[in-house]
Amino acid sequence: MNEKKVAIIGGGNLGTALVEGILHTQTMAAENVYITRRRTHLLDHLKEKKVNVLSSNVEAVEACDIVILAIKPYQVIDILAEVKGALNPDKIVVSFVAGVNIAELQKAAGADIPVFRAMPNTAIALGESMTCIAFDKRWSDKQDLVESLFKGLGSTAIINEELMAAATVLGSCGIAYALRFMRAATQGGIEIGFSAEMAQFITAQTMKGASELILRSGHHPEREIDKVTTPMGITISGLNEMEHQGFSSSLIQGLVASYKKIEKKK
Ligand SMILES: NC(=O)C1=CN([C@@H]2O[C@H](COP(=O)(O)OP(=O)(O)OC[C@H]3O[C@@H](n4cnc5c(N)ncnc54)[C@H](O)[C@@H]3O)[C@@H](O)[C@H]2O)C=CC1
Ligand SMILES: O=C(O)[C@@H]1CCC=N1
Repeated sequence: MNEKKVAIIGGGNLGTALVEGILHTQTMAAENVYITRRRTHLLDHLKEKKVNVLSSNVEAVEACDIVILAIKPYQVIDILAEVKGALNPDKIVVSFVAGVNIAELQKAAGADIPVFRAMPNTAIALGESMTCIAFDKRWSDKQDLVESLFKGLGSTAIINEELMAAATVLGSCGIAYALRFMRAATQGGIEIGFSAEMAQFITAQTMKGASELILRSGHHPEREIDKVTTPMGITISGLNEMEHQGFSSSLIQGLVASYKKIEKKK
């Protein structure tokens, strides 16, 4: 990525998280990063770090090799039409937009423009994203470049486009689901005696530890759970009560509801 310049169209939650991640991980120099938003003063904190903050999408696209679309789904086709004149086959368009498929993006960008979809999550701000990437095999020669950007910002997986909606739910919405677990566990922790701060700290570090146990071993979660559940012990009583109350079922139903929402938008 050393020589490349990246334009992020849409400096909102995910666009700014990406820039923060690039700076945090030093994946790229700030001078090579461009970000746009209509009210540019809201990105002054990035400008102070030498990131190029612009209100013109066309200027940002003209200046850069990789164009990342981080605007709302209903805006993406109009914005591609706006910047189309500044695109050429040496540039790559990468869309973060949920629920808008490659065929629609390709049509709006032009048939000769390399188009990718990437679905990160907001942990990209810390270089800890899970980013799923999909593309038409016509653009395989650009895969390494696109992947190298996101590999510097967490883990990546190349998937078929048909799984992009599922990736959005599991990986991107997943941050919110996990944090709801964290909030609920923290509230429980307060009820059984901890201050809010201490309950949150204990919960967050415990979730981090649980994730690492699985990521590093590849074990099924239940194998690690078995190590915690002493027979006739405390953990199993709690787990079974959670299941009586529909814990796993409610999580799965929530995931499916999010998935149906994306499918309905298509
Ligand atoms: N927030 C998340 O965790 C994730 C979001 N996504 C996708 O990323 C996209 C952006 O999501 P968020 O950042 O959450 O939305 P957001 O609403 O926070 O960001 C969109 C930004 O675009 C700016 N904008 C609006 N019109 C513009 C224009 N004409 N030119 C330049 N910028 C303009 C807005 O001011 C706003 O800051 C969406 O399509 C969403 O589906 C995908 C994965 C995760
Ligand atoms: O909620 C949304 O629509 C976006 C897509 C994935 C995360 N946030």
